[in-house]
Amino acid sequence: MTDKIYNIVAINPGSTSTKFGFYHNSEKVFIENIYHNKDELSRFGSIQEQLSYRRLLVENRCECNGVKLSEVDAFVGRGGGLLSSNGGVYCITDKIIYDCETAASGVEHPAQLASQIARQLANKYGANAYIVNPPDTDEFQDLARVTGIKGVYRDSHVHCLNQKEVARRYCEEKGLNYNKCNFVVCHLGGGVSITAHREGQMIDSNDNLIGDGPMTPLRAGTIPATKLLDLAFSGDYTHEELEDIIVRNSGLSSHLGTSDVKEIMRRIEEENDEYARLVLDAMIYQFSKAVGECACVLKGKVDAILITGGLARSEYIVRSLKQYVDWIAETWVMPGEWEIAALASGAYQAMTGQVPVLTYTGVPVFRGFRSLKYHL
Ligand SMILES: Nc1ncnc2c1ncn2[C@@H]1O[C@H](COP(=O)(O)OP(=O)(O)OP(=O)(O)O)[C@@H](O)[C@H]1O
Ligand SMILES: CCCC(=O)O
Repeated sequence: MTDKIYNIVAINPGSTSTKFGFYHNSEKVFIENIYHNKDELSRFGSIQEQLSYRRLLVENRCECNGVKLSEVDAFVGRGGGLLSSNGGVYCITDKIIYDCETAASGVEHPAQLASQIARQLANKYGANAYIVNPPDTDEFQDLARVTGIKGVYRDSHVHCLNQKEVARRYCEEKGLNYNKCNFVVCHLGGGVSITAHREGQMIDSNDNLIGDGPMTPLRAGTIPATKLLDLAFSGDYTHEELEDIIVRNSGLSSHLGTSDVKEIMRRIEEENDEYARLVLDAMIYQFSKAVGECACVLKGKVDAILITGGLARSEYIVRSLKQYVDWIAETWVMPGEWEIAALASGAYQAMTGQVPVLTYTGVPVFRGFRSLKYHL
């Protein structure tokens, strides 16, 4: 390792904000979160059309904060829009840019702008360009993919960047090797992914984006299939409306009219709101069932249960969840999300040779089971 200090700009565009951070090696210099109101973004016809706007924002705000862009060693973005790939640090190639521009994953999300912004800035200022553990990461074992209907498979939609960073930090603190440990990592935020990590691979998880697993402050989680069919064919909803409910407008918000857990706790504590308590407790109960599933997937060999995300700031949620699961393994709580730090740290580790720099192939990691003997 050298004494060189690497200057790193990490970029994470979200639905309502563009977050970016400036790092020396993996030490934060600053993080800035630029909020976009609806009107600001609604003048763009598509997410892709927001590219120049968001890139200029990052560039200008970096300069305003005193970052000498010509001295930046790496621009690193979150990724997104890609075909499924293994976790890790990837150099941003033309293939990545093409797949992001065309949202090859089939899901349009502002995250797909991250690699494009990173690459444009890296080209302009002569730096490296990376993405780290993109949301398109798929490390599922085959067993996790099969459903009860042939041809319908489960996909990996995990808060991979944050989950792997939390696991990495736990290992750093305890002197462990992530690739030799088993964890259940619970990302508890507006969306929830509860994931079995086996020796460095995220082998199974719920898929909250398609209505699978626990309900969340905003999402439905698993709904009994034929009851969902009844809703779908009731004539009361279009396909888009029902999808919007499942992914963005259900969970705590459906029951209680708010997804704000602090407000829900206020109702419980100050107004003795019994229904609010029932619904909040049910959500935590569902989290615990998902942890139990992961523990079984790991055959009981769980080194720790790591709890992160905005909901991990709630003492009530953490305490209640621990009561269900702490017989399985030690629990470790790291509230909030660590995505910008994870990006910077990934770029730093790549530039210092601590992790390999991977090349995105554009060949999805899962292509069905046709190659298996006796598959009809
Ligand atoms: N201090 C707190 N106490 C209780 N609940 C909190 C606290 N801070 C945040 N939350 C709750 O955490 C949830 C939001 O979590 P988070 O900010 O991780 O979500 P997000 O970033 O919007 O979504 P995602 O995590 O899926 O990317 C909300 O329900 C919010 O009320
Ligand atoms: C990759 C993000 C997963 C989610 O939002 O549920």
